[in-house]
Amino acid sequence: MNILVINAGSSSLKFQLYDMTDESVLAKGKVERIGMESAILSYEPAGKPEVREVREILEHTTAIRKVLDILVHKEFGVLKSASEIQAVGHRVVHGGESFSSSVLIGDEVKREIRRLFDLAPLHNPAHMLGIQAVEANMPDIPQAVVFDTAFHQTMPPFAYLYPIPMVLYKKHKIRRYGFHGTSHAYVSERAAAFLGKPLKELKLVTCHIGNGASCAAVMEGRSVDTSMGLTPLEGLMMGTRSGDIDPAIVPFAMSKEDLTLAEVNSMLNKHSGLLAISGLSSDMREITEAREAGDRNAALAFDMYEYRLRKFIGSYAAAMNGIDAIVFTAGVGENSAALRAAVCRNLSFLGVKLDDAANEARSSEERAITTPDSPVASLVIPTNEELVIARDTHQLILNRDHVV
Ligand SMILES: Nc1ncnc2c1ncn2[C@@H]1O[C@H](COP(=O)(O)OP(=O)(O)O)[C@@H](O)[C@H]1O
Ligand SMILES: CC(=O)OP(=O)(O)O
Ligand SMILES: [Mg+2]
Repeated sequence: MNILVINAGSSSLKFQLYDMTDESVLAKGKVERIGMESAILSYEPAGKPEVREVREILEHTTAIRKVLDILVHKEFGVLKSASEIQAVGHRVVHGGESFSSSVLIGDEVKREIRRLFDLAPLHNPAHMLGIQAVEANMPDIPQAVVFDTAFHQTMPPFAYLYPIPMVLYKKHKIRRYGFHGTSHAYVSERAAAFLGKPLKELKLVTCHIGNGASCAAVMEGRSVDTSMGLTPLEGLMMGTRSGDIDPAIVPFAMSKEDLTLAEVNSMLNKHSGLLAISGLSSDMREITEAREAGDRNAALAFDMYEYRLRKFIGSYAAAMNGIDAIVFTAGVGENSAALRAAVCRNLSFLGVKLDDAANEARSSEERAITTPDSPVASLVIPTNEELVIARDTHQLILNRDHVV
């Protein structure tokens, strides 16, 4: 069975085409700058060079059509016809309290994703555009959705409730949901396999640090706490998002700087984090280079990012009354040896013994970066959210009674 996995953003659409007979990736790519005259389609058929096209792509329906066109292209295509795709799986960031597992799309699921637009205004509307774009181009294909929030539905109420009036939870469902759950679940399973222990016996802190960043306390294979909250703004310092701040800063800054709600929202989501402190970039690669070249603001941004992450790891060790391993994943976690080293060196009190050579080694393999006798292991596990989405979609298609 061939499954197309889609992660639709407001102006981008990432895709991977899987052959589920051996879980191989036939092709992958992305469309960026949707809505512009010079949108970019990048496409990598397996084992062949990347193809890039710059062209006008004004909305998601056209983006999907271009993706389908290139998948069946005479020269670059990997399929003879789009009918060789049997199902589509979508990443959906917010599933609220309704979904603790993946589902096939029906009217009820679409209504629920729409109902959650308010809680994930940057993500859910874009996912809906992706779903509708597939419906427009492939009217009869079954589609599944895999929620970022699903894995965290096991958190106990004392972890997911905020200490604010209960009416806000009862009326508006204001609570911690947590995100990146597909990734936290995947790397937890891989970590257990790597350590050769059942997931049921492990206490893990998984750190998904990419553009968005969150960590999770995973005990006996279940998420018991996570750093993102009602929205993907809470918790760790990120590329452009602030993470935790004193909530009183919001009304205070609004009155002092004469900001509207939309402006303060945009400030915290798009103009904060590494970008705000470094004054340079939201990208950890550029921060690290500038820091090494002696840039003080970049060094401060790096130190704040590391310090805030390390405090979360410490608090989750307390939340679970111990910890067996820390897992680093996503763009920063998989690639920044400098960040991992700073975190691990300062966690020696917990029993983390960094192996510098292993940490510095360039590799895209799953690996330990602590010494074999380290009481707490630190692992680098490349995430693969798309594979999980493809697997869930495949399973749902095989037992098709889940349409709601
Ligand atoms: N070699 C590297 N060193 C440090 N950071 C890196 C490196 N490669 C990628 N990154 C970081 O990873 C981030 C992207 O992470 P990724 O998980 O791919 O994000 P997303 O999937 O949310 O778009 C970049 O912004 C950059 O900061
Ligand atoms: C939920 C979230 O923050 O997602 P991303 O990292 O893709 O922005
Ligand atoms: Mg990501």
